Amino acid sequence: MSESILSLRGLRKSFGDIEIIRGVDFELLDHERHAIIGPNGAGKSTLFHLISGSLTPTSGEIILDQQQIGGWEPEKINHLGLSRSFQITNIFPKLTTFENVRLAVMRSHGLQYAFWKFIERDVRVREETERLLEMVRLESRSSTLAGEMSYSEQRSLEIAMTLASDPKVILLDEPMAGMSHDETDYTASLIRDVTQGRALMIVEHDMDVVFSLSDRISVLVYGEIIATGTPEEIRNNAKVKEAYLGEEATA
Ligand SMILES: Nc1ncnc2c1ncn2[C@@H]1O[C@H](COP(=O)(O)OP(=O)(O)OP(=O)(O)O)[C@@H](O)[C@H]1O
Repeated sequence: MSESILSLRGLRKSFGDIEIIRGVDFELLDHERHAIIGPNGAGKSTLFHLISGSLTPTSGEIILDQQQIGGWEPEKINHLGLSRSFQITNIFPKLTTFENVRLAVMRSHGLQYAFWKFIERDVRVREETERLLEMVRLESRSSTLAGEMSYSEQRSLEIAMTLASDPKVILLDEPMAGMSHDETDYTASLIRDVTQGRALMIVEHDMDVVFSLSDRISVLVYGEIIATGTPEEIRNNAKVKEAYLGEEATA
């Protein structure tokens, strides 16, 4: 049985009088791919904001690698081994693909912009950048401006940047949003490759991707997890069918 690398215990978040996350208990196991699904407005993004440090919990605990990280700064959480990509692409369109990844590598090594001119000489940064580009199959696009690449290539670039800190836990927020069927297939296989040996938590609306990629799935409805299980267990769970997936998911 794998160890838990990320635990949420009695996690709650309110905005004013409205409680959006309503007592979530959750375990992300080391090396598992775990999807969070649920209807619009269920609180999936809020959950990601809490875990990655963009929001502070109202109460409850977030344990990453045995440390209570609830309310920590995003950067500190990142240094402890958790990296997140966003729904909105986070790249610099006027820099090349190589420069974008190099920036992420530099950040992960804590290098400042002032050191930029010395970076060309820093073989370690260059090699790491090349390794990441290869990992996301973008070596041939190294000198292309990021803003000139296709949408799915930009998402691959963003995944490379997410991997730059060599995280133990990766959070991906709707990585397939806005993609064609082929782009979705391609990106799903890329995510499968690059998350080998890491723990992945993914929010995604494309159920084909969710059910084929995940080891386990948790269903969040109105701020509460109503079920966690293997894709098969979730597909056959009566409560989930009623609250979210509907009868067609079993067809
Ligand atoms: N900063 C905020 N202040 C007030 N309400 C907020 C804030 N952030 C989110 N909410 C509310 O919390 C609820 C959950 O939003 P959230 O974006 O987490 O849902 P979601 O499950 O990610 O939805 P979607 O699938 O549509 O992305 C929504 O009703 C939203 O309006």
